[in-house]
Amino acid sequence: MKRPRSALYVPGDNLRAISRARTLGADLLILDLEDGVAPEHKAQARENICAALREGFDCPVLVRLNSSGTAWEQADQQAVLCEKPDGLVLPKVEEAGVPRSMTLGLPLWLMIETPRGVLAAPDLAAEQSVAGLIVGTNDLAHALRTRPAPGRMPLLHALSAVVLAARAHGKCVLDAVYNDIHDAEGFERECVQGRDLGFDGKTLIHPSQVAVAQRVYGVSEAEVQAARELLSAWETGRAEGKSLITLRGQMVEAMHVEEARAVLLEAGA
Ligand SMILES: CC(C)(COP(=O)(O)OP(=O)(O)OC[C@H]1O[C@@H](n2cnc3c(N)ncnc32)[C@H](O)[C@@H]1OP(=O)(O)O)[C@@H](O)C(=O)NCCC(=O)NCCSC(=O)C[C@H](O)C(=O)O
Ligand SMILES: [Mg+2]
Repeated sequence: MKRPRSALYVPGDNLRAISRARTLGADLLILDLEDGVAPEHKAQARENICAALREGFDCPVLVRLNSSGTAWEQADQQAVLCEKPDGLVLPKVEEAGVPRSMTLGLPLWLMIETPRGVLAAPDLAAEQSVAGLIVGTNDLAHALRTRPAPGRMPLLHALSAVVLAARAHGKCVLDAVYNDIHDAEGFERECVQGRDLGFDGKTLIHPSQVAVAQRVYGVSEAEVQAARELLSAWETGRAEGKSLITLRGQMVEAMHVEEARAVLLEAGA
């Protein structure tokens, strides 16, 4: 699966949203059976998700199950066995050694959203069946008893710890959701911050958030131009026998060249 810049949660009990999700151009959909679905709607949500998976999607689709040990565990697993999604999202994971029965042989995306989960993130990211980590800051902030603060200051340590764990094991890592669907500016600011922190993409809750996440986490034309310029300067420098070069006063080393090549590759340039 390509690095998802945007991953939209879609409540499994909301048929309208499931239908709408097909049209939004998100890189990844997460059909939800967990916190986005009230207990009395879980059975209907499982049925809807089965039917939607049978119909198929144009983009990769994950299903978020209820936690291991809940009353819904067995029924959730049966539901995703009927028509397998591209992976499973397991919420509130806290220790390595995810039970084999939970994996169903599918790639796993583990939600890091408790203090113990953050501390276990390096071991969780190391597991072979794990494709990615997803931060859940609603649960995490609740468990940590932090208060909302500008720039997510109280959560920065945890956010970076999760990125560090994912990167150490070559796994994908997605930032948490932004709850205020009417605050477009705040949302974009948080996307930029997440990208600066090293996240691959952002999880989303509303259609209005898709395009912004795609843009902020995507490769811009300016980045393509800068990458081309850097590669050209590097090749000239190397031809002149230099081990490293400067470009606009900035030192350029081999890893910057690697980054520039990755930018062009991702942009298909
Ligand atoms: C947040 C919402 C409840 C807002 O709903 P609503 O007021 O109905 O939104 P709109 O009227 O603006 O909707 C316009 C149309 O867009 C469709 N829609 C809305 N949301 C989605 C979506 N997520 N995916 C697909 N389509 C969506 C509506 O159906 C309208 O369509 P139409 O009628 O055809 O015009 C709502 O957006 C929502 O439920 N969002 C998802 C919430 C969710 O999934 N929450 C759980 C996951 S986040 C989480 O758990 C965090 C994590 O675990 C943590 O701990 O942090
Ligand atoms: Mg959560």
